[in-house]
Amino acid sequence: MYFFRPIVVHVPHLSRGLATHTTFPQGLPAVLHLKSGQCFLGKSFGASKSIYGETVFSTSITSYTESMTDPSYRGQILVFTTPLIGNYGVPSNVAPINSQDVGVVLESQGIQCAGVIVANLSEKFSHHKAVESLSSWCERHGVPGITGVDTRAITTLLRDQGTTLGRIAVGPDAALPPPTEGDYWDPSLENLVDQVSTKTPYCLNPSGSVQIAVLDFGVKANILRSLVRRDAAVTVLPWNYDFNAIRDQFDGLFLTNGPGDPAHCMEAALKLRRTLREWDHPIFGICMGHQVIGMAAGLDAYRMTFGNRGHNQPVLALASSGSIIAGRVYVTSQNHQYALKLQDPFPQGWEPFFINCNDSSVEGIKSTADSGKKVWGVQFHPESSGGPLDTIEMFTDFVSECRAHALQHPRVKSDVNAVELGKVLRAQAQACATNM
Ligand SMILES: NC(=O)CC[C@H](N)C(=O)O
Repeated sequence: MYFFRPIVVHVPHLSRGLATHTTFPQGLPAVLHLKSGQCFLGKSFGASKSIYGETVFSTSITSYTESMTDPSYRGQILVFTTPLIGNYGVPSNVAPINSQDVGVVLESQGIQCAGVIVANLSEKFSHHKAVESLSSWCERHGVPGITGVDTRAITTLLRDQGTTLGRIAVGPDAALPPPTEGDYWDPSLENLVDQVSTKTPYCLNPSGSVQIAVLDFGVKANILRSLVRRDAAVTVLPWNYDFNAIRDQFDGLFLTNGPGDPAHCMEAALKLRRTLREWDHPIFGICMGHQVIGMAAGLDAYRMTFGNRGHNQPVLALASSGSIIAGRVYVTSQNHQYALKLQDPFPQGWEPFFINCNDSSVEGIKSTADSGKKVWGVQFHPESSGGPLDTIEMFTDFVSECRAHALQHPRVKSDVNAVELGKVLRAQAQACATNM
């Protein structure tokens, strides 16, 4: 078949020595094995290391640096369908100390995905902010990549058979027989959220004019930036923090994106169920946060065949709310494997907010006007990074609602900020930049 380049053809070359192997003038040979039996041979870049992961594809044309540092890609082998990757290099990830920002330039302190697959790696890069190549960045972070493979063929395959477990085998490992089925590591069986969520609460912009708590399932930095830039004081809490014990100190609650199967976050959904029952403050969730809100509301989440990953996903608004107008289509950034089931009827007090124009999956839910609540969840990423900013004003809507609520219901003075003040993300990014 066209996507199958049997490794056995290449093994004799490998065993005769790489120097004579004209297919790999620069990198070591590397193979992507799929649990379904296919393999793709290319050359290695980044770390010379073999890994397992879940193979997914992204149709995004740009922003490989943002995607690769998005904690929601944890444990995944990311295949880019865009044929040329690396041409604008990688910027320094340490934000200036005096910035009003959240410490990192990219979406977290380091590369989160397990590996990357590209058709053509650009060894040369050109951008005024670039400090290194994609390959050297991957090498510093211990992340392997493969270039020189037909990423469109892999994508066609994944679209047909669904997201598939994979292995990147590099160098001598590339000459070994494929792994057996039992060797493959399935990241969805692990609680990845627990691995990426902050262990300690921390606060950003403590002098902000409205107090927002963020439950961190694996937050993308641009979510924090989007709140801080709207003058919110942001207190980031571990994903399973007992928010109900401290909720009176906040004007609103935000639930972030995060990696893996939302079933691992049921504990947070059950705590949120109580919050929803007893607290009428604004609540907003994105991606994993949206799925947790849905589960708290009584909806089920399911695993999609290949998910949606890219920056051009059209969603239709079914209801108007704040800056969102019913009947309009918004182009959105997405990165998810799971979705909420479209249930008929919807749980009382809830309604669908957005629907995906391509596959009709649920893209958002909201509390109904007569529920007395202000709760929204969206499957897509209004903060983009990368991708379009069509729905960025949802952050303005949320912070404005929190501010309006605070005027009517003054909260008790917050002392949670005393737990740990500081730019935790910047410290982590600095450690990453100097230690690796
Ligand atoms: N970006 C996200 O938050 C992803 C949510 C969840 N891990 C999913 O794949 O559906």
